[in-house]
This record gives sequence, C-alpha cells and structure tokens, in this order.
Amino acid sequence: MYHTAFLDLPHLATASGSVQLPGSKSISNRVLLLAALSQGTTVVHDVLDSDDTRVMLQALQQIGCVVEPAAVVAGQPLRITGIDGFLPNNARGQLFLGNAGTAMRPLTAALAVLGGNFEMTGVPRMYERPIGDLVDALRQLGCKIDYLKDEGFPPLKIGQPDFSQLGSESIKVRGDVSSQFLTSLLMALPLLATEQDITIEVIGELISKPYIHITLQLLARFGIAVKNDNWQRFTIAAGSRYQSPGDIHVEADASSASYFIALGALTTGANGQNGINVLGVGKDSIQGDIRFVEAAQAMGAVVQSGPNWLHISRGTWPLKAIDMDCNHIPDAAMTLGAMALFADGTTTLRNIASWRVKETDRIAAMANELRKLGATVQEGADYIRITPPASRSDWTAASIHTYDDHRIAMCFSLAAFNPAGLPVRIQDPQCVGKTFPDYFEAFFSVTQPSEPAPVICIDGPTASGKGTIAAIVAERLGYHLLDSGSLYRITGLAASRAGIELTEANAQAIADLVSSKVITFLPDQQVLLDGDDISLDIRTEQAGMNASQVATFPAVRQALLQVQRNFCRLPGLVGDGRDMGTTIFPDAPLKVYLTASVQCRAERRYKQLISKGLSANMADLIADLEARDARDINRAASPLKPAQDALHWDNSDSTIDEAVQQVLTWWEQRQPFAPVA
Ligand SMILES: O=C(O)C1=C[C@@H](OP(=O)(O)O)[C@@H](O)[C@H](O)C1
Ligand SMILES: C=C(OP(=O)(O)O)C(=O)O
Repeated sequence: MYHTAFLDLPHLATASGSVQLPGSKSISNRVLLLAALSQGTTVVHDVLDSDDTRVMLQALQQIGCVVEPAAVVAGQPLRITGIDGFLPNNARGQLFLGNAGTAMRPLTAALAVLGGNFEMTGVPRMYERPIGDLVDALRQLGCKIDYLKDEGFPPLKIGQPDFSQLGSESIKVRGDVSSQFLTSLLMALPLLATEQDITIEVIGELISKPYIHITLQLLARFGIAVKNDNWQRFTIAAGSRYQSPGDIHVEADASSASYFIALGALTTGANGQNGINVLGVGKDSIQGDIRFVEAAQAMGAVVQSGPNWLHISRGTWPLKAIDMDCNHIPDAAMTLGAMALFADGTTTLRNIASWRVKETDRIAAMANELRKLGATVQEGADYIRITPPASRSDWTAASIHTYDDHRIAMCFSLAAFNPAGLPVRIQDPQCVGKTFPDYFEAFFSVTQPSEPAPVICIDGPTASGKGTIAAIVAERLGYHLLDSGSLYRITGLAASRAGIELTEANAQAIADLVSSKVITFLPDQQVLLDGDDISLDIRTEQAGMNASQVATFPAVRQALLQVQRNFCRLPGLVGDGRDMGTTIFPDAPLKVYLTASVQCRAERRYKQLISKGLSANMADLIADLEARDARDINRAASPLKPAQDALHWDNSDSTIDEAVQQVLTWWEQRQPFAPVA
C-alpha cells in the first residue's frame, strides 16, 4: 500500500495481464459476523484483509469470539469460534468501527439483540452516516439504543433489551436510505426467533437489493432459512439457530473488479497481449456488483466469463454513452462515472441518492473531480450527468482530492489513460485501504506508461549524502529506489552464493544470474535479494573484494546496465549513483548532481564510524576521499561527472531535509498540476 501524501500516475497507454483480486468486503464482514454468532468453529478462506474487515475482527474479539490467527495472514485461513448466540457475562466495551458500514450497522443490531453494554464508535464521517432507521426498527423490538451525539447517527450506546412486549407483529424498517439496515436485522433476528417466527416488513422502496441477496445466501449457509415475499416481507422461521458450515470460502470482490473491467474496456494491450483477466470472481458470483459487467458491455466492453474469472477487452471505441438506473450497483456505478470520460456523448447515472450518504457525498465528489479533468457535469439529488472533455485540449492535468473515499481514488486512476497525454495525481492514496490496500500495486502490474516511467537521478561523489536523500525522495513519492553503487557487491554475493567462481570464464554465467534476480532497495539502506535481507552481507570486506573483481567483466557491466534500466517501473524511480544521469538514464526528466566539500564529507564519515564504535582519523579519511574522487572522475567507463542538464546542489551546509525539499521542489516544478491551495 502507498502511504505517500499523493501518488502521481504518469500518462498510461496500454494494459494487459491478470489480476487476482482480494476477497469481497460484503461477504467477508457478513461471514465473520455470522461465524461469530454461530455454534462451532468456522474456517474462513480468502477473507479480505483491509480496514473494514480489521475493525470487524477486532470487535468480534472484544465481544468474546476466538479468532485464530488474531489477524488475517496472507494465504492462511481464519478460524473463528462463535459465541453460539450468547454474549459472555458482563460483556461491555467500546467498539471502534472506522468507516465500515458493514461493521457498524450489523454489529449494532446483533449486540442490541444480544444485550451487551457497548459503545459503537468510528471515524468522524461515520457520525454523518445515517443509522436512525435501523435504531427505530430495533427499538420496536425492545432493544435499548441511545445516541451519544446526534439523533439518528453514531456514536451509539447499546444497553440491555427488554423483549417482554415482543408480539407477533412484523418489525418495520425503511429500505430507501441503505439496504444495510435490512441486512442487519436479517442477521440479528435469528438470535430472537427461537420460539416464534419473526417477520420484517420493508417500508418504502428497497434500494441496493442485490446486497440483500448476498445476506440471504450467506444466512442459508449458516443454517438460517428466510422466506422472502417479493422483497417486501422477510420471515425468519421459529427455531432458528446459527450453525457453522465448517469451511467457507470468500469470493473476490466484484466491486473491486469494476476498475479492472473498466481498464479492459478502455485499453488495448501491448506486445500482442490483449485484455485483462480478472481472477477470483466470475459470472456465478453471489455479489450484485457482478452486474457491472452488463453496464460495461453496454458501453462497449467485450467480456467473457467463467465461474470465477472474467476476461475483458476493448470493443466499441470510443465507449458508448449510457443512461442507466444504477440502484442495483451503487458502488460499482462510480466506475461508470470514470468510464464516462471516454464516451462518445453524455452519460447519465440515475437513482443513486445513496451515494450522498456513503464514505463522502459521492455525487458531489465525483462531480468536482470529473470537472477538474475537463468534463462537464450536472448533478441532481439522485443522479449525475457527465459529458467528457470536448477535445484532447480540453483535458486538464488534475490533482484528485479523494475525500478519504477508496472508490474515488480507484476510479480516478483510470483517468491516466486520457487522450491528452497528461499524468494524474491521486491525493491520499492510502484511502484504498478500506477495501483494497494493494489496489495501486495491482493496477501498476497490468498497466504500461506511454513514455518510460519517470526517473529522478541523483549523482554525486562518495559520501555526498545522495543515498540518504534518494531514499527519502523515493519514499515521499512512492517511487522505486535504485542504489546503483551496491550492484557490483550484490552481483559478487549472488555469484558466490550460487557457487560460481568469480573468473572471466564465468562472466556470462554471472551476468545471467544477476539478470534473473529480484533486487529490492528499501529505505535505511536495506537490500533484498530475491526477498532475502542481504544488507549486512554486502558490506563485508570480502564482498567489497568480490565486487571489484566482477566489476572488471564486460559481460557483467553490460548485464548491469539492463538490470538498472529495468528498475524504471511504474510509478517511477529514484536512482542514486555516479552515472545515473549521464549513462543509465540520459533522458531522465530530473537530474541532480549533489556535492559536498571533502572536509564536510570526511566529517560525516568520521561521525558515522565513531558512532558505530569504530576508530577513525580525519586526515586518512580526507586522503581516502580525495583518492576515491580522483578514481571516479578519471575512470574510462562512465566517469563521475554531472550530466549537462543536471541541477547542482552543494550539500556541505544543508541538512538532509533541506536537500530533500530542494529535490522535491525541482520535481514539482516539472509537474503540470496546479499547486494545491
Ligand atoms: O450490504 C453491503 O455489504 C453493502 C451495501 C451497500 O450499501 P447501501 O445499502 O447503503 O447502498 C453498498 O454500498 C456497501 O458498500 C456494501
Ligand atoms: C459504501 C461503501 O462502504 P460501507 O460498507 O461502509 O457502506 C463502499 O465500500 O463503497
């Protein structure tokens, strides 16, 4: 996940390949709660690991469930041992539910029926998301729920219910603000339907109906039968008791699939590959958002599908504008808003009033951000109408505000395929953590830029501070990092570990070996070789000697040129070394040449050595640095010298922060985004 303040997506040209999507949020949080209420242990496979499921899991542990392991571990199932319909004595506490509607609402209903003493809290936006219709319905039953702040909104306080007046009348709930209220009752009321049937009656139009279908399907898996009379009355049979199904598998998230379905519809592939494969969810999905496929087809996408896969490629181009009632796909419909940027006319998305009470006011947010890109947008209480920029020159480079809404961030990544060749800035990219923490990594794994990904070169003499500064700049921008100075050490180490003798005769074998390795530079000078931490191993004296040996082999030098260029990947690269700007990336858009006086560099080295408890002598250090500079400057291959177009920074009297800030300012000056006010 990217934790940067913003993430710049360079202009993108093509997309192809496969993405395995993470688990469905809606299924994960339902399954976790149902397993928690059940008798027995449920083994949950492929559960989503994200902010929304983390708050649910934490809350379930607080109410007395045993969860093993305590948090999701990739590739491992979760074992949940339920409370079998009863809270432990004296169950109480404060539950933090972030901004997860699928945690706040269903847990409120379940705990209000079970009768614990709980405070239900969340992030500030959660306190603006309605819950009054659910509270009203639960109060009809005899549940005790108080508002701790504003009437009709969390935070809430749940107390002991009194079911003595419970009669045979149906429980009424409004269905036109959020279907999650009905879902919450459907999951909580089996706990009460031991002696008698319980009927829920929906008042007003039921929105987001397919989510009720998910709820009913999963209730059935946990042994609860519900009679559905035309989506108006739902009857839970007397004698209900939650029973674990044993193993249960969470399919991939159909709403998350929408971004990749759109990607397939928008793009052509590169290198003869065509289209995007989405793995983990397919035509048999129980999730309503799978019907986004039909909407994408209506706009021109060509989609093939199997039980748990989809293949999407571009069909009609430009896309066809549509006019669609999107009530059944409220989340995925936002992706249609982004696709509308590429349509041949005006697209209207209707019956989406619920957008206004989700992570943010999504109608207003989509309208604002689409306008920034050059679209003409009209919004109403429950619709949005989008006309794409009239021509290429009407597109503008936009810095997209994301309103702490994962879907805004994900939707607007698609704008990087604009016909105007413009990059797109996504602010606060970590908001995708709500449902798809690795969204941008997945996105970059199947997209290709129109120009090589941007590179910032930071060259300079030894001990000028370039390594530290490059690492911080890379971290701030979310870019990859290349510490080219350590590549010969890494090559020498890789060869010795593979048992290859470091001789000229083996030069090609060494070159092939290093080309096949995955080398990763992390901040704080950590280096990984195929995932193994080799940071210390490459710093030994032996590693230094091996490095000088392999550095004399032309085949190795040639291979390393390509290895270094391969670091230039989305979203961008910061490379530090001596010949980044002159030889390796001569076309880089920013080249910095960092210097510092010999005296100053020697002092830094001195302090470094002393702080590690090593002995040091200033005169020797100065002599060493001077000799090293002379060697670097005078060597025949790629000598140390500033590129002609490099910007110079003398680091003798500046702090690391100042140098980092300078590089970032130079970089920002090259971006077309309007400065953030
Ligand atoms: O039940 C669910 O899992 C959901 C229902 C929908 O909400 P509304 O019913 O409020 O539209 C949807 O937007 C949300 O992301 C998940
Ligand atoms: C509306 C959403 O979330 P929540 O489950 O919090 O309602 C969403 O994921 O788009």
